[in-house]
Amino acid sequence: MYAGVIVDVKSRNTDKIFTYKVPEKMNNINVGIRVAVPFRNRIVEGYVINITDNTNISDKKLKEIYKILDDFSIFDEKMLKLAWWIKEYYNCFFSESLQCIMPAGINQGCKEVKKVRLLINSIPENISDRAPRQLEILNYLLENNCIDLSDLLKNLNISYSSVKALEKKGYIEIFDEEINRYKASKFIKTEPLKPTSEQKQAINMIKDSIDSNLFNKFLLFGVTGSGKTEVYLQLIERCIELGKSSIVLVPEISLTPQTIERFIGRFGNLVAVMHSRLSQGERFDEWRKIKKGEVKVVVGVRNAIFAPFSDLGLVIIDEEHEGTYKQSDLRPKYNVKEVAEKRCEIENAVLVLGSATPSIESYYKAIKSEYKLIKLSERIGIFLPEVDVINMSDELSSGNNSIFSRRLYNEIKLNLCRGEQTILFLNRRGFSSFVSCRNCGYVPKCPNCDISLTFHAYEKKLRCHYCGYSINMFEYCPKCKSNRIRHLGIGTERIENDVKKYFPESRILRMDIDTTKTKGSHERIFYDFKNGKADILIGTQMISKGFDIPNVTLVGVILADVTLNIPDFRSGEKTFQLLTQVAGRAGRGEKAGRVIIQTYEDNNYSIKAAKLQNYLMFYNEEIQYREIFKYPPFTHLMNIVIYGKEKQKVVENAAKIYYVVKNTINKFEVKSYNKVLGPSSAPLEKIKNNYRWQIIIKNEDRNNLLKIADVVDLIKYDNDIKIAMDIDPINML
Ligand SMILES: Nc1ncnc2c1ncn2[C@@H]1O[C@H](COP(=O)(O)OP(=O)(O)OP(=O)(O)O)[C@@H](O)[C@H]1O
Ligand SMILES: [Zn+2]
Ligand SMILES: [Zn+2]
Repeated sequence: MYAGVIVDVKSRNTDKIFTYKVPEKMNNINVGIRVAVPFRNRIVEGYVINITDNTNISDKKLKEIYKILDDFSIFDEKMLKLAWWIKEYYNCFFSESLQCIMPAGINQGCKEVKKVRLLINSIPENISDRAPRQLEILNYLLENNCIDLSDLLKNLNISYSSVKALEKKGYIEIFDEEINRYKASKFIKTEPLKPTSEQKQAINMIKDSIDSNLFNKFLLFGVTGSGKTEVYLQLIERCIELGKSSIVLVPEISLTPQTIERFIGRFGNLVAVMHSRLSQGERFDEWRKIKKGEVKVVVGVRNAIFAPFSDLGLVIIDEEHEGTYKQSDLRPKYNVKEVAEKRCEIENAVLVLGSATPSIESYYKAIKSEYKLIKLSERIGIFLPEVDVINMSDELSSGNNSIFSRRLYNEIKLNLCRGEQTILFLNRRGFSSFVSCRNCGYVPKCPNCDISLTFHAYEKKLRCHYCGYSINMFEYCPKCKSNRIRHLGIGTERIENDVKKYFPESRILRMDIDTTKTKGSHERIFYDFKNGKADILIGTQMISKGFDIPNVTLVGVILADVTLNIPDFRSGEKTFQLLTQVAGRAGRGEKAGRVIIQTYEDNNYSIKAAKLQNYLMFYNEEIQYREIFKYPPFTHLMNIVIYGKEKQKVVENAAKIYYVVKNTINKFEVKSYNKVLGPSSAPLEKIKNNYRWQIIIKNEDRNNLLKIADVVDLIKYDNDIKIAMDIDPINML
């Protein structure tokens, strides 16, 4: 007997099936079993992907499998098919795509997970020179705060002794993981609600496909508060009746105790939850439960799509427009919407994408009948809030220099008097700023790409991060000749400062990356605000979702332009989605809600549509613009990032790749629309001492991009140069 094995060695020339002899005593071996095999003078881990009786390789050349590692198989033929597809579609190694379906923590067995926690707030001064490893650990923990010991050892490639040394000094603590709080708490059982007629229609349509085992795809387009979750719950219930399993995907920030309660409240211990706060051991336990068929529903983030159900009936992707559904940081750079679609196809399951603000791509597919479109247009029990847009250049010309318009100022005052709560939102993200004219609101944009130019202080230039176009920074506005040019760099901290100044009597909370570093701080701020311990909550996009607080009657968007002008062709879409989501936080109780959006660009269609909370109005504008500038869904993009420590080398290698890419495209027989932009410095030009340049390729045919990726993979680069390719990127920074 012979086994085809994929070895866990990530390189191009080991990315193939190796054949091994199966020793007599291992005749219970199967597809999906994890094995240890001899490979180039060492023992490596591998995965069996086929078993045969014959091979045309001579027996003498073949080595024997060394050991079977688990007493169960990790994947079945269907999952294997999915892994194949991921490998091909995202141009990754087979071992990488198999890694996706591998349960986390498999090497640890169950339970007994050691964690490491930081006990200090900053790096002690006496540590730096003598112990670089210890310093590295402390820095890492400053960023991550509390993580699995095994992850720490693996990620930093360090020894246990350096961790132990830090514990002795009292800087960190090694402890046993507490039990998962979601499991620990009790939930009140809920019963299905009587569906509204809209909900009933949606449920019936989708149920038909579930009942008849048909692979079908639905886009559930339902305004905020229209009862999408209740639709999901009743569909899952149907699956359970039929003996089928369901997967529900939610974005990380929506996976709050409130969300989890809704699923566990209905289905109790038939539900498993998968989120990043679980320890490796706990994740493995959940995986085993799913594998054994003890649960029927998985609620989780992106990678829950790989839950090892053998009887999958339904996949739900809530808030389908969220960027976190794409794995942008790790290989394979998969989009879980596509993976889910493939998995449903393989398993004859039903896919439901839900959103109040569908992504342009998904809505386009719905219009082209690739998805069946189902609408829920009525809110249940509450009204949409009233939205007003304030033009900030009018404020300025009336002599108001503050970050609050007179209107917003008055409304905040009013809320403080009435004892009602206010949310102030600003999506300030940490990268180099764009400039705008304070007088007329003019923001310089690239004539080729129609995205805003980014200011580079050291060369005093404004650059396009797609194509490299640049102009000199100006002193006077090219449009109105005013000299009041400003750099938009205000953040949430500045707002907190100003709120204190203008409203000294108010109690303030702030929620952003800086205030939520420690474990549990996110929940603490949320519950403090919910329980009325503050009047004003200031925050970034973290507060745009899942906040259902009846006493919040006012939402102020400090400056919508921040999102509007990030250098990304999706900035208009992101702005509309964010504004609609934050607006949805106001007036969820009995009292009506008001939303005030401050901007210099009150004529922008994203803002106009957000004011009217009219998705279709936004979509109809945006889709035209996508077509004219040839952006998705009309083309596919590929982002190639070239990075390394030496700027000169990065630039040279980027030029080399550009040349090869151009040549490859010229050789394509069938000509489709294509464009190669760059090489130019990436919007985040330098990360961790690496200079980053990028080339963006647009093509109508995704297969062409795969071909280009193959060619780029073969180029010989200078030693310290690295390449990261992303097809259909969501994040282009
Ligand atoms: N058929 C129904 N009868 C009565 N109340 C309902 C019904 N369906 C949903 N609700 C209630 O309406 C509220 C909004 O529903 P739900 O949270 O499911 O909406 P949603 O579309 O998922 O909202 P969002 O997109 O804002 O998260 C909830 O409090 C829910 O309990
Ligand atoms: Zn450009
Ligand atoms: Zn101007």
